[in-house]
Amino acid sequence: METVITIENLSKSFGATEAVKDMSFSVRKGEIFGIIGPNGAGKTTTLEMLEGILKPDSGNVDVLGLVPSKSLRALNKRIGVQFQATSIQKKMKVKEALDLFESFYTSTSQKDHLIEILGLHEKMNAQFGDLSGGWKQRVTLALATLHKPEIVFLDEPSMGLDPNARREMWEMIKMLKDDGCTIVITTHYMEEAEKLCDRVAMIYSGKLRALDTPEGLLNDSNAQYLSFDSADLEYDYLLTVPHVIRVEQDGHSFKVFSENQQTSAYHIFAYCHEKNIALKHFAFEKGSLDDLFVQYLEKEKIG
Ligand SMILES: Nc1ncnc2c1ncn2[C@@H]1O[C@H](COP(=O)(O)OP(=O)(O)OP(=O)(O)O)[C@@H](O)[C@H]1O
Repeated sequence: METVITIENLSKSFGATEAVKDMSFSVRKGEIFGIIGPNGAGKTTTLEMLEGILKPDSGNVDVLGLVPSKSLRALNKRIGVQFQATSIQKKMKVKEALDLFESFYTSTSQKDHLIEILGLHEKMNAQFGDLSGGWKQRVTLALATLHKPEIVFLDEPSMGLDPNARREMWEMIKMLKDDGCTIVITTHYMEEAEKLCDRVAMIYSGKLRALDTPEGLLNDSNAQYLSFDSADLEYDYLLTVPHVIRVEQDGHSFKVFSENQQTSAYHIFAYCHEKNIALKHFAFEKGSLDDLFVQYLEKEKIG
């Protein structure tokens, strides 16, 4: 499969803060590639090195065969970067913003196509500052993709959007993919990564922790847990069960994360049998990317 981005051993520090440490991965043509992680994980720093805005301290970046920090002009003709809504003048009309950005590019613009697929007709005469968060994102998405870029970079595109607007944004990103665009997106919404991305790089403290399809990540036993209800089992006991890493309790409901669920389940059953404790709705659950993420963080704390 054709690769459009490759980074190797990439590192970037700001003073004493190591924002990105020895990061390596590649992005395939035509995929939606998610970079996920909590606040301060290094997502934006990674993205900005791919966009050529930041120069890495060490390591290699190849985007469409170019070194971004050295070939910014050539690269900017072929990539699209979504601006923050705050960088567009509030009084500017949507139509004016589209015309202005269109004038930056000499190549053919796909303005009419974007107006169509993003449904911008009805807002063409609205001032940018009067638009809702969802509409602002549609407009900035259009501005980033006017020149039909081969890759588009989206930094937290659904931040602050309500769940409905977020889902609409996903549909629009999928339309860009259907048009043949490769999309690199950062997010800290795990559900977004799960539903939207073809592959996901999970980062924390500047390091790549896992990289796979959402399905592949969820097959990782770290995301899986035992779930059951019990009125008599104690949280503190569950933490002592062999292989258990973390326990979540909500009233009488428990989620028990373990490195070896089979063995942990065996110990819990044996204990309950011995003490005559009732267990209800016992199940081996698959978990979510959120669960996987918290699990990695817990393991890190334990060392
Ligand atoms: N220009 C800068 N000067 C100093 N420190 C910085 C700078 N940019 C980022 N950092 C630090 O580098 C680390 C990674 O930041 P980065 O913005 O890449 O994380 P992020 O994953 O995008 O977080 P968020 O979701 O909060 O945007 C953080 O500790 C941040 O404070």
